[in-house]
Amino acid sequence: MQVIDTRIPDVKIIEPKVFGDKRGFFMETWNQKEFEKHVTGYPVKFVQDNHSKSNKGILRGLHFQTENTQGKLVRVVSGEVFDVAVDIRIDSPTYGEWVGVYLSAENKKQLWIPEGFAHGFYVTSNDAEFVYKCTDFYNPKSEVSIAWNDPFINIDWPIVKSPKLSEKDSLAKPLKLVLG
Ligand SMILES: Cc1cn([C@H]2C[C@H](O)[C@@H](COP(=O)(O)OP(=O)(O)O[C@H]3O[C@@H](C)C(=O)[C@@H](O)[C@H]3O)O2)c(=O)[nH]c1=O
Repeated sequence: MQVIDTRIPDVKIIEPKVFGDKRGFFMETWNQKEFEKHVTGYPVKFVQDNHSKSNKGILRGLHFQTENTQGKLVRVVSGEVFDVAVDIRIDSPTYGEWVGVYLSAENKKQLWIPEGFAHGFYVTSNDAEFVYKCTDFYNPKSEVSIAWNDPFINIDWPIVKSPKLSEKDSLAKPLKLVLG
């Protein structure tokens, strides 16, 4: 696998080694030893795997849990999304900065988003299936939505018209109102 740095040092793009042959392809999507050696440099324990499907124009996010903060290893198995991680670690030199990457079934890229980041994605293909591993459990009581269009964060989403949002996400507030 190849690990690519982003403008936020702790957020990494991972390009798995893909073995193509006449049957199709094979790739490792998670290898703890390689991941800890080349991506995090510290031990990681994933405890929950998630899978969602969304139609074109849907935006999920920006989500964060104030307790049970989750690191996420995300990828797309059908279609394409524009995936975004926002650094909301208050004492971080890159606080409020974001990284955006196209993830697709075709490019097979993964994004490692450590604890302390808000996460969201926008579906750019007809539909997209999104799968991810999490380092802590879902905790709806501590989940917060940060507005996808918060001008302070100023994400350059590849959005032609208004995205389709869940009710929860349509009520989301800017980062500074959510976390103070
Ligand atoms: C996230 C999650 C949701 N659910 C349930 C709650 C709800 O009834 C239904 C849909 O939940 P949501 O609307 O929150 O799903 P969704 O908008 O897809 O939430 C996800 O968004 C992306 C961007 C993330 O980063 C994830 O961590 C997660 O927050 O699924 C679980 O049971 N476990 C979970 O881990």
